[in-house]
Amino acid sequence: MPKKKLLVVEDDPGLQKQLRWGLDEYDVLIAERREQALAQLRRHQPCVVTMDLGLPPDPDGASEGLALLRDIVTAAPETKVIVLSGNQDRGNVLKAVAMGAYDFQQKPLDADLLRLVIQRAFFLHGVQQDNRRMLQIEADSPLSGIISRDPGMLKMCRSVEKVAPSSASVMLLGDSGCGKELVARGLHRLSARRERRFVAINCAAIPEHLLESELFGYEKGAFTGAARQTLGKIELAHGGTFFLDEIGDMAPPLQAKLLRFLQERVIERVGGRSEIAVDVRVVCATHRNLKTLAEQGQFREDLYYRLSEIVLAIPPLRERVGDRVLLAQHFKNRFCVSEHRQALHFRPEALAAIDAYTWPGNVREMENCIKRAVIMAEGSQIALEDLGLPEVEAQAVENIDLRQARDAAEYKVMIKALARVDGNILRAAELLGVSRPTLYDLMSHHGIK
Ligand SMILES: Nc1ncnc2c1ncn2[C@@H]1O[C@H](COP(=O)(O)OP(=O)(O)OP(=O)(O)O)[C@@H](O)[C@H]1O
Repeated sequence: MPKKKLLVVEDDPGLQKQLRWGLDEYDVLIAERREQALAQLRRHQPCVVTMDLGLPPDPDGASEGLALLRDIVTAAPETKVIVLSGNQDRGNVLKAVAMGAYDFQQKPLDADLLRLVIQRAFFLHGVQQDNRRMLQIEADSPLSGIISRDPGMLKMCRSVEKVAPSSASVMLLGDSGCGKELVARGLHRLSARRERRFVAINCAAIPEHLLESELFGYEKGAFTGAARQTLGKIELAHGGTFFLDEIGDMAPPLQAKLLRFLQERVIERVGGRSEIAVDVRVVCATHRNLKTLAEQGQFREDLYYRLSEIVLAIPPLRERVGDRVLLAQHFKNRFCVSEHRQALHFRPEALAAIDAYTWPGNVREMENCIKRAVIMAEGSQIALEDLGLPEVEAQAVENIDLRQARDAAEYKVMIKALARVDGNILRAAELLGVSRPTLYDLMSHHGIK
């Protein structure tokens, strides 16, 4: 992990040396004058700046320092500027704080206090960056509530937008916890049925003998305990969207009844005699391979074709490039609010572990993991132990074509780096250990915009 950059604007060589030595956990950049400081700011984009107000050509006044502060606040308002001032500068310090300086320290400097203030400034900057990035991603979110920057997911979301206004039955394929219900809700929200109900049922969670009455409803006296007429979920979804989760777990007799509904668009309540017309858009989901089940005779082929007019596959989290860190930040921000915790941020080892883990339980596992971490974290940081992740497994190397493997790895690591630094080319190049022009070349080679 490269050191964080700290810009020190100071014309006194003795103080320059003192700060450089005292703050060696940072990559300290030194500038003596305003133009030099602005050049360093543009080039290195440090998150935190310490500055003396008395800079040449006005070392005894504050005009240069205040002008520099104004320039920094305009050019990079998120930068945290800490003003280092002499005792007699009180008026100018107040002016600086009013102009947007983050904090001030009086000379002679107390090294421990200054280190603490700088640490807080970096921390606050990190939290604000995270929040800004999340707000931007949520605003850019392809479907509301779906957080992703992975090309495969974005493609899937575009398909959802195209399919949503149609009347086609949609089948969502994807591993458990990868967001099938979220996508189904997205389909509903983007359809003309959005004002009506979205009703979901999980076929695997309801015992077989109860599923029929849950789906189709029942008349009073239809069976022992049927004290009054009860509408089924399909009927409740009239005018809206009906979402059948884990459809692969439905027993054959019910499959036949569901097929009849899809063909005729009428239902009969259990114990009832009349047919009731119901208008719903059917979306179903499964983590099982229905086509294989159909071939093996465990799932009706005719039902399979009725349900799968459009099939959308949702990639598992392990295949989404850059999404792990992104989703972790999203859930962290969300749970900090819901658990009434002050803003937390991830320690670098925690983020690296999140990125390396394969998340077999997909987004749901990540959601639970981050909730736990937010609850367990002590202080202002989420440590590796707070995540409670199993030891990160070594990844199996599948590709033995060296050029292809190299290309794929290059692409993956670039997307990850860009996602980590919110698309900032300079910082991504630093993370990757290449120059900016090289990164531009690589991006154009891989078609990354
Ligand atoms: N891309 C995403 N962005 C934000 N939150 C997500 C995303 N994908 C899933 N989630 C959240 O993860 C959790 C699990 O998602 P969901 O219930 O939609 O998965 P599922 O595939 O339907 O799961 P199952 O197969 O177990 O029914 C939900 O809380 C959902 O809001």
